[in-house]
Amino acid sequence: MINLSSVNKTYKQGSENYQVLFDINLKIAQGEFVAIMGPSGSGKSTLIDIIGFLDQKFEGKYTFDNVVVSNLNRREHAKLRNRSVGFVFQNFKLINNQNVGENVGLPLLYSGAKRRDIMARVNEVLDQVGLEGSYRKMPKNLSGGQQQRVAIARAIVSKPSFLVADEPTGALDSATSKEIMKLFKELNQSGTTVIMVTHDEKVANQANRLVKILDGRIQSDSEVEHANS
Ligand SMILES: Nc1ncnc2c1ncn2[C@@H]1O[C@H](COP(=O)(O)OP(=O)(O)OP(=O)(O)O)[C@@H](O)[C@H]1O
Repeated sequence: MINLSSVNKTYKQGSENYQVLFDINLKIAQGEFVAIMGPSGSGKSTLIDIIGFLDQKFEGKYTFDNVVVSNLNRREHAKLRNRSVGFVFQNFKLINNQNVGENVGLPLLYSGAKRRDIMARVNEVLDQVGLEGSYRKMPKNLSGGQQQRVAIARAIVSKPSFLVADEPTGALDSATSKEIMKLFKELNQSGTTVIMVTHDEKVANQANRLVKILDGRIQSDSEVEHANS
């Protein structure tokens, strides 16, 4: 599904060039659960911005399904993003003056779906993330873990091809992190591809594959062994 080949990324700062990613070769198949780990500044966000079609300015080749992403114009690139990726962030990024249902339904509203269809689909995904009956609640009245569930519901509402989650448990206590990771695992087991950036080894070890980044390079890429318990 995702195939990055010899990808390099350089930021221009004034007259200086500053290379952040070096020769990235990475294939991710549909259904995988991949954790991307590395120290601060190693290039994780830069990499997932490219993978998630947020950043098109890179060298090398990115093929998604059979589309050469690097050849798309800006509009086609944005269209591919809206159709294919769901994003989950550390700080949830909910709209505080809209209720839970409106937040979750927003991507469907943007894509022109009918109000009645939106409501039905929103209730379906709220059930899926364990927030049944929460349509009319306001985000500020929910716990951090519940707000992240709302954000996950919003990320999956359009049935994207894959989820990109940037430190999704970074703002949560350890018990709540566990619950959120359980939800990601369930989503993955029901077929959603998950690509997750994390600093936390415990979180990374829940994935099925661990890609370690150091100084803009892939340092290791291996399957995660899960102890039988
Ligand atoms: N827009 C930008 N312009 C210039 N340099 C940038 C820009 N964005 C990121 N960088 C630099 O690129 C490097 C990699 O940043 P990136 O955010 O990808 O790292 P990260 O591994 O995600 O870090 P963190 O874990 O702290 O989020 C850093 O040195 C950062 O300062």
